[in-house]
Amino acid sequence: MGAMSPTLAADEAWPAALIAAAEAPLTAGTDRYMRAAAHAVAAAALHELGEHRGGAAGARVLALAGGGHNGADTLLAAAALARRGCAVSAALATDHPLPGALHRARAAGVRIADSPREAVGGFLEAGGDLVLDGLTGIGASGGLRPRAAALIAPLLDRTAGSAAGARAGGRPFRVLAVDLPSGTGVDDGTLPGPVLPADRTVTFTCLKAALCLPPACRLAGRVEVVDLGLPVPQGPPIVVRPTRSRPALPSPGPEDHKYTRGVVGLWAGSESYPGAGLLAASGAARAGAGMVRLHAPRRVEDLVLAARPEVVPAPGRCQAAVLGPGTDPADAPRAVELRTVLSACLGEGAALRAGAPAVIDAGALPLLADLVARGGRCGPQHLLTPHAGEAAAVLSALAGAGRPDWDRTRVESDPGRAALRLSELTGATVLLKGSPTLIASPGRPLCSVPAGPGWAGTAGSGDVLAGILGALLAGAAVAWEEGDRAPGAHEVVPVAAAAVRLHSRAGRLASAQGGLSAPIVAMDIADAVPRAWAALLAGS
Ligand SMILES: NC(=O)C1=CN([C@@H]2O[C@H](COP(=O)(O)OP(=O)(O)OC[C@H]3O[C@@H](n4cnc5c(N)ncnc54)[C@H](O)[C@@H]3O)[C@@H](O)[C@H]2O)[C@@H](O)CC1
Ligand SMILES: Nc1ncnc2c1ncn2[C@@H]1O[C@H](COP(=O)(O)OP(=O)(O)O)[C@@H](O)[C@H]1O
Repeated sequence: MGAMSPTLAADEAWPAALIAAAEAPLTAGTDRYMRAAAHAVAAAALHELGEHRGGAAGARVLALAGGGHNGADTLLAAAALARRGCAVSAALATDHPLPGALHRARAAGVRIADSPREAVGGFLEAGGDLVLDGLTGIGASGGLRPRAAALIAPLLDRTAGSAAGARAGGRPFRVLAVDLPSGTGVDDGTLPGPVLPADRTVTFTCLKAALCLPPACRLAGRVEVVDLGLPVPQGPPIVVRPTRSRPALPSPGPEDHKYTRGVVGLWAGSESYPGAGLLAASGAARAGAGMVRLHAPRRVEDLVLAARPEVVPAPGRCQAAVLGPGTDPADAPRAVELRTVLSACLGEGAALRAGAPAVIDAGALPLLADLVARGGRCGPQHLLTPHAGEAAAVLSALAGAGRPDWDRTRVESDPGRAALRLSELTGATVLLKGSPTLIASPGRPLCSVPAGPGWAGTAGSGDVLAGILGALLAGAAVAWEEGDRAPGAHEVVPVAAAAVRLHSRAGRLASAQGGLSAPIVAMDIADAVPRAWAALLAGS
């Protein structure tokens, strides 16, 4: 182990097996790291208790502990809290807790319950303040076993929502998860069984996939990654979550003009959904497109030009196409037009530069399966932007009749897998919308980008995102064209991630009202993009 090996990766997750293998040479035969982990958990617990009830003295704490090191961390944290004056009970889900940790907890005054289930009941009856969830950590597989599940069941009953859709908040106690909420799919973010939603998670060394991939990550609360001095695994992560790095946003200089900034060709809007044309055009214009060329029915053109006179309703060269926001799949001539442009982007026609970058959204997505079945293949510069229902429809269409099906529920319960599969089948970069939004590209780690507030999930919000994506892709494509080359996934994913971050931040800024969050409409998001741009550039 070199002296310079990193010991903290706050934006990246590796598989549990690699994390365990990287730690093993250092953790064997010492409890030093467990004590450091417990110290961090206790500090976070004290912070939660301070927020929840103004202090730790006399607070009622329930420690749920399993038989692994995660349970041992939790028992040691329980001991630290008992020493700070908390009334701490421990409910064990095992007959074999790590003996050293159990002994230290008992010695510090932690009550080890003879009947763990009664201890949980007693905590609830007494109006307990804080639960430490240390049932399982990265050593777990599958859903919680019955003994552990029985301990969280009464606590779940006091948590808003159904077991699968349960959310922290609105309950009389706080939950602090140790390393990850027990029962989550450690490496895939699925929910194989019940999980107690956490208000906060203290995790060690690096993120875990369960903390970045939905649906599990929505049950983690605020996530804090703590440096224990243990090495980060080597090799590529499985998930990256870009939140701190400054995104790659262009900054035009004196030599730039509208063509060097990138022209977006926009095929959006229809008689049925005219507003989508305006929202996508606004997203593109606000996100710095040098020019937006609109291809749309007359009604849409009129609407767009009345609000955005800078949009050009004439054909011409463009660096990136945005296809499908608000287009009507039932409009046959329009479908032919979209198919022609899409084929050109996939390298089969002359309407657009072969292999040109494209955002393939909404009404353009149903055209894809047929093109792929005829031998068409996307590249990483082709961005599919489905929501869960659209992803299910495209996956099913690609699988063909009579093959195992994806439906919306399956995509929502394992969106990481769905995005990767769609990317494998098409060769495209897949941006699966939702909170968080996932970006999958062949041969790359999944990228998980936090979405804006729930208010950003409003009609037309995705149209604005498609426009933003088009502008950033067109800007980047100027350099790719100059080099006469198709970009690699490693170049496209950061552009897509930057667009999602802009959209999320714009949604957050637009909905912020005096420290609280209020309803917004999609155009508010487009209007807030310049402020979001400045905030991201400033690194705030
Ligand atoms: N090794 C060390 O010194 C360190 C370990 N750390 C902690 O240790 C954890 C990993 O420890 P372990 O490898 O012991 O693994 P865990 O503590 O995650 O889990 C293994 C235990 O859980 C049980 N288990 C597995 N699947 C289960 C399920 N579905 N339902 C109920 N119980 C289940 C196993 O029988 C075993 O008792 C990390 O998550 C982290 O919290 C950290 O403290 C860093 C230092
Ligand atoms: N709960 C949520 N929190 C934050 N953003 C969300 C949420 N739900 C959806 N979004 C975002 O809102 C947008 C909705 O896009 P989409 O479903 O295509 O809607 P539309 O077709 O009406 O534009 C996406 O960017 C998505 O990530």
